[in-house]
Amino acid sequence: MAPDPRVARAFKAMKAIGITEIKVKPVLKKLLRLYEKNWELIEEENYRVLADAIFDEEDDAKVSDQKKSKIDEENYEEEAQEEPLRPLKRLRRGQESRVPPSPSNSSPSLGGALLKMPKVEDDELPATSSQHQSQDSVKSPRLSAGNGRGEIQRLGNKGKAPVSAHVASTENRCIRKRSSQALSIREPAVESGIPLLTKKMSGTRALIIPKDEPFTDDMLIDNRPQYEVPIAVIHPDSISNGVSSSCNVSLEEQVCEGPPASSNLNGQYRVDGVPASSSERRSSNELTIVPEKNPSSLEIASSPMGEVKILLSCNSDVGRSNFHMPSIDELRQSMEERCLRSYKIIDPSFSVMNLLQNVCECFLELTTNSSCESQERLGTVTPCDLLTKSTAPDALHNGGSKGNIYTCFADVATPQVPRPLQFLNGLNDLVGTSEDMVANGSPMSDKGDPEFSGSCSLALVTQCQLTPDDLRAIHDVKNITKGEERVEISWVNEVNHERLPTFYYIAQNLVYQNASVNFTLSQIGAEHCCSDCFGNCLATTSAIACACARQTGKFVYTLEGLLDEEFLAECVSITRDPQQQCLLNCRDCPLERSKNEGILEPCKGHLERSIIRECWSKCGCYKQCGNRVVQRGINSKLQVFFTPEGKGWGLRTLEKLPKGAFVCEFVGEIVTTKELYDRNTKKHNCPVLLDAYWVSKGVSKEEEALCLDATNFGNVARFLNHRCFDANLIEIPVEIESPEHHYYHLAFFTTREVDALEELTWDYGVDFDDHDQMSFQCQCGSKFCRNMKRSNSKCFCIYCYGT
Ligand SMILES: C[S@@+](CC[C@H](N)C(=O)[O-])C[C@H]1O[C@@H](n2cnc3c(N)ncnc32)[C@H](O)[C@@H]1O
Repeated sequence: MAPDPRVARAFKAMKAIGITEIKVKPVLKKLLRLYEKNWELIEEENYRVLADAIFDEEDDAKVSDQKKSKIDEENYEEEAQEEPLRPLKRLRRGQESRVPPSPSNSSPSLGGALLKMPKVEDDELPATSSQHQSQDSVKSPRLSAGNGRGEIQRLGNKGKAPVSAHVASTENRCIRKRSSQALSIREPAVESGIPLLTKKMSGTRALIIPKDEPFTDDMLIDNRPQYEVPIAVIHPDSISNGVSSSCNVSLEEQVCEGPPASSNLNGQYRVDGVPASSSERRSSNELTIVPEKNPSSLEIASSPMGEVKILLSCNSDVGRSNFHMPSIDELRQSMEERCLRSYKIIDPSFSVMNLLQNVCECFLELTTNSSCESQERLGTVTPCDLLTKSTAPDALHNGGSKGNIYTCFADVATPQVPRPLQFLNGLNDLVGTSEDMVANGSPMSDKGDPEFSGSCSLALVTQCQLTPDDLRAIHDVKNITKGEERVEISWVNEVNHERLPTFYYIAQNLVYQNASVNFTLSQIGAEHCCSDCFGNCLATTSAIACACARQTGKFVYTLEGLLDEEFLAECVSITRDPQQQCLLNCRDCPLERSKNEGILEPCKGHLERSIIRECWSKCGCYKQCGNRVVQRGINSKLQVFFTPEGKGWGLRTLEKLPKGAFVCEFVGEIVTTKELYDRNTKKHNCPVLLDAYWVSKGVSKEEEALCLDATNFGNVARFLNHRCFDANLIEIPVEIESPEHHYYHLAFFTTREVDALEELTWDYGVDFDDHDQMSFQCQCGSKFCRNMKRSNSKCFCIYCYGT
């Protein structure tokens, strides 16, 4: 029978390169079986597949049967574990000339030596030995039984061509070696249609890495001069942060040009630093992540455009491993070394800290110069504030070892006119910085954009100069309450550079020393609490039934938590209407006693007041009971601000308040009247006398004549300014925990609806005719101002008390 013309042509082609028919025939048979008689695949590229298969057969034959069978056995075991299939072909050194590449079909990456991968079954290809790969292996792309047109393709289900076990072990060695040098290497992604090798490699046959040759960083870097990524370290943590997709450390940039081949989870190292299995690695083609002792990392990368990126990241998660947490000095030194090495900076005195410092100083200088003139012209504080530096420039030249804090607040979106540079001196200036920041950008500000829009500031603060007071002051800007209240209360100064006076914020009165204030449960008898009540007294109990309401004859709060209109009107009337005011005189006035140091003067009279009694812990109702308003604390949005009328600091509401709303309590140190006078009263501007019961109870014990002094310890009420007659707040005594009438709370309620941003005021009851007493010129602005009219109305404040 005449031979098949295609067979004849195959014999002829092989003969042309010196291979006899005898050798061709069995191999051709195998290939036909493998390719399912797809002649085109065999014929392509001048029968290259056939030629290579024959060479493989020859190679295998040279190996002794005994040795071969032993090695084969081992490799089969290994491969069986790692990969079900092996690649059919790899390029062999010195044999390329025997199979001239077909120009039309050659791969740009392999210089025409690309081979196709037929379907491979282990039993059909025993001759493809791994020992050949070990000696002459080429890290070959996976081959495809596809079109074979020089494209690298993944094989179909039956013809998959994973990287050989040998290649995997080579990679393992490389990774191990590189681990010690903290350099990450990315394996090229093997994707359909993506050339694998670098441009530099095109034109060469392939990258050949002998099995036992050490794989060093130098080798890799030498092979890739066109990429300017000198140093990069990526740590396991950076994977989880998504940093690993960076191309900084890739040594095969053609992969980087495209999107990452896989997610971080498929990286070659697991997050725990354990090398992933070879199959995991091959499927990921992602960065190799190298665990290092130091959890912090420095990345330096440059682009061909000359851009340089320096990323220093410190991992504080030291508890997770035994990582050594570097000091700032260590990191600085490391950065400097790397900069010197990578960027060939010759100056041995080069310092990263100096570099950063210079940048900061340049910024300061430039901004200062450009802003001085405009500032003088404007003569006002602009929303763009501020540039401050805590120390003279010399103080910055400490090499960073003292731990400078460089803080930059910048919003370039809004064009602003910066203020001149200020040099801070200690706490005051520092607080001023905070103040200005708030004044010019606080969300609470009523002047500008509430979203900190005007901020364009740089604050340089030397950490070693910060005292606890400094830190507190900075912290207080947004919330002076230190978390003592349910709400935050900020402060702002849009008028000048005065800072909030230093004081301790307390939300509850505190006994200073001698004041007799006992909250013991045993003191509070059943008659003073509503133990039979349940839930919300206002909703479930009549005022008569609730012991706490019995005193007033009714509940003074509404279900909405506001003061009962009638009760409020009564309180306002007693305070404002001289006709309604009832002054009661004590026989032995504790105040007069304290004032005159034993020389008793006649009591000048105390105002009779209405009192609120709230339910408390010994009552059967809940904390949410409607008869517990003051004890639940401040619930409105308030802000301390600097008043423009010359009253100093004041308090305002940031939201509309309804009439009869509780605003705040006057909180301070509970001191006896004697203690207060011993403190030199005139210097204190925030005392309140708790005298509501003096007449009726005949207070005579010195330790029971109490005042509240908010000068050093107080709450937000210490900023409430005085307004003659028509103040929008009224103070009402409130009994909560103690039935002992010499101590009670003093709570402020709105006398009318108050608009947002309106200042909150109360009538101190001051008599401005008495120059001996309260010594301020009233700036309340009320048309009923007593200071202006020099009215004869009496003042009942602690200073002048009815004189
Ligand atoms: C309880 S403090 C109020 C907070 C005070 N403005 C501050 O800056 O700390 C009382 C002091 O505020 C000032 N003040 C209060 N009301 C004022 C008013 N109507 N006019 C002028 N000064 C006032 C007086 O100096 C007074 O001694």
